[in-house]
Amino acid sequence: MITFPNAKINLGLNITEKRPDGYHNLETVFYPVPIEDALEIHVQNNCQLPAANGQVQKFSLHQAGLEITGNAADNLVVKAYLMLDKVFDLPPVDIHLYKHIPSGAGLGGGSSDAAFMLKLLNKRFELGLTTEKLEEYAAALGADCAFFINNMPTYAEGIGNLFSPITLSLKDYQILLVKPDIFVSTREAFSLIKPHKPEYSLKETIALPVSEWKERLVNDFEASVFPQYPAIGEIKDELYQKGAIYAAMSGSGSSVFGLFAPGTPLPEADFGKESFVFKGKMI
Ligand SMILES: C[C@@](CO)(OP(=O)(O)O)[C@H](O)COP(=O)(O)OP(=O)(O)OC[C@H]1O[C@@H](n2ccc(N)nc2=O)[C@H](O)[C@@H]1O
Ligand SMILES: Nc1ncnc2c1ncn2[C@@H]1O[C@H](COP(=O)(O)OP(=O)(O)O)[C@@H](O)[C@H]1O
Repeated sequence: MITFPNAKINLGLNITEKRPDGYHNLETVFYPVPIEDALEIHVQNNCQLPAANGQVQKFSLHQAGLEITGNAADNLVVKAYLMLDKVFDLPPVDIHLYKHIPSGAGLGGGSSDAAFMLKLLNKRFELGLTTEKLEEYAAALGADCAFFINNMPTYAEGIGNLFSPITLSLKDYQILLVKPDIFVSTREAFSLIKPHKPEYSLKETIALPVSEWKERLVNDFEASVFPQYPAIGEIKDELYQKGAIYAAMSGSGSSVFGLFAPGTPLPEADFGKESFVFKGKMI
């Protein structure tokens, strides 16, 4: 069985408070974008694979496409499998993951893979998990992971895990997204932030026409990430120069997206051969 985990972008991201547990309270709008990995599971009926420590391992992970740092055991799709295996004693599986979504991009690729793995296992093995229960499992795997269970435009607050649906459609807008060859660590990006209350209400701003977002919709990570990596800020400037109606960094970076008017041709631009570039229509 195969599924296609998609990426997200953040529309506005206000980091409002540092919490006693070290995490930060924030508010943001998550919006799905059609950049997709491919994730497949095959049930291995009688095959349990010996692991390095001599114990039986019930999964094997085959990866292709873009590289992911870390061991197989650290991969969020494996963590998602092991989480449900603990409760449901699942059959052994072969996992095939083809990465198109760049990592360290603020696109939530790892979180999406994990959430889609939970949904895939739920369906394949008829586990009967409700959306709420799937969100609960997902939240334990990453702050933004639960968003990908419903995968609809969402206002998020708390540590990015308390959701309310919003009415927002960017369908027919076009997106040009650039991820330079720069890895921004989410943890480090948070450590450089001075939390503060936003000047404009995010919920009110997002209800305005996209053409009014430029002056009001802010990603607080830009203030700390752009001085450290000026090349990322330059991409945002270039997207505006090329006619974007709204441009911003997504999450903690390093990808930057521009939204362009429906029906207009997307500009040609050279962001260097090391950059990942996606052009498409919003969903
Ligand atoms: C802040 C966002 C906005 O979209 O950044 P991006 O990952 O998209 O860039 C996400 O919510 C991130 O979610 P996610 O990437 O799942 O974060 P986690 O793995 O849970 O946390 C990574 C690290 O970031 C810090 N962290 C994360 C979330 C939060 N609200 N406060 C924090 O301080 C913590 O130091 C944590 O150890
Ligand atoms: N399936 C996965 N895909 C991508 N990254 C993963 C995955 N599983 C674990 N990771 C780890 O998560 C880190 C963050 O990746 P990702 O969630 O894609 O980026 P971001 O948090 O910037 O949106 C990566 O550096 C990688 O080590």
